[in-house]
Amino acid sequence: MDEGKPVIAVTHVNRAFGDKTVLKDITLQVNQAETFGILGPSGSGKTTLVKLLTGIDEVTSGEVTVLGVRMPKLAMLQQIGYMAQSDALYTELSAKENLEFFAALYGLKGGNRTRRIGDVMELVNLQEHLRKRVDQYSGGMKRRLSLAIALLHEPPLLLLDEPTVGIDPVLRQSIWKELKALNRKGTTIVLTTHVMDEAEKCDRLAMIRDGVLLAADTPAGLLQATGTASIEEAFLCYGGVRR
Ligand SMILES: Nc1ncnc2c1ncn2[C@@H]1O[C@H](COP(=O)(O)OP(=O)(O)OP(=O)(O)O)[C@@H](O)[C@H]1O
Repeated sequence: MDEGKPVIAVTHVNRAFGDKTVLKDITLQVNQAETFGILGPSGSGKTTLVKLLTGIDEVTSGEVTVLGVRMPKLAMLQQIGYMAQSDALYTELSAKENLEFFAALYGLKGGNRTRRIGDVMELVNLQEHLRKRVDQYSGGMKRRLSLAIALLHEPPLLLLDEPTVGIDPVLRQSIWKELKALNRKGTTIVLTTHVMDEAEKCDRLAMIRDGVLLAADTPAGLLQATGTASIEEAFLCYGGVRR
């Protein structure tokens, strides 16, 4: 892709369900190798926005492009690692069978498939549970397996909807370390979060409330704009004052 061209461009996007508009005139861009966080209260439209980026859902008006391609476009799933908020796993199958299913979907074959499955399971610290059926996994283990699946095909873009919910702080830290390492290799990461110390780790943050983009800036920029000392206070400031 062209140097300097955004990986994601969202332009004047509206999304309505019936007569309810849940995303209102959203315009934002995400650059290559950024970690871009989407922050907002429950029901503000974060998941709806992420689904538009994946191509699972379609805008009512406006335009979303990913890597220069107008969404939705099925072929783009090869370029995207998506971790949904509710785990999309086959619970009656083992973790290995789930991984093999998705690996086949992404066209990973032979030794490369085996290597990637080993790598991603190690990353989320589930190597010892590879052959266990997913219905015997805890909630946190299922989140970790979902993240492993999103990383399988080494996509240039990761879209992660609350990736670390239900994951303990030690593992959360190691996952963040890995996400940052992927960033350094050029992977672009968009994630939604409610965890403030995670928000601070993002290169830029979008603050969304009632489907309106209130601000998109670096954590430092948001603190400066709101005159606050922490992202939590900035978030409350944006949440409490209608602009
Ligand atoms: N398919 C749908 N049909 C009707 N309304 C929907 C649909 N999907 C989402 N909504 C509504 O859109 C609004 C935004 O929902 P969304 O899931 O995007 O919020 P969110 O910010 O991700 O919330 P949370 O943090 O709780 O996950 C909510 O009011 C929700 O009820």
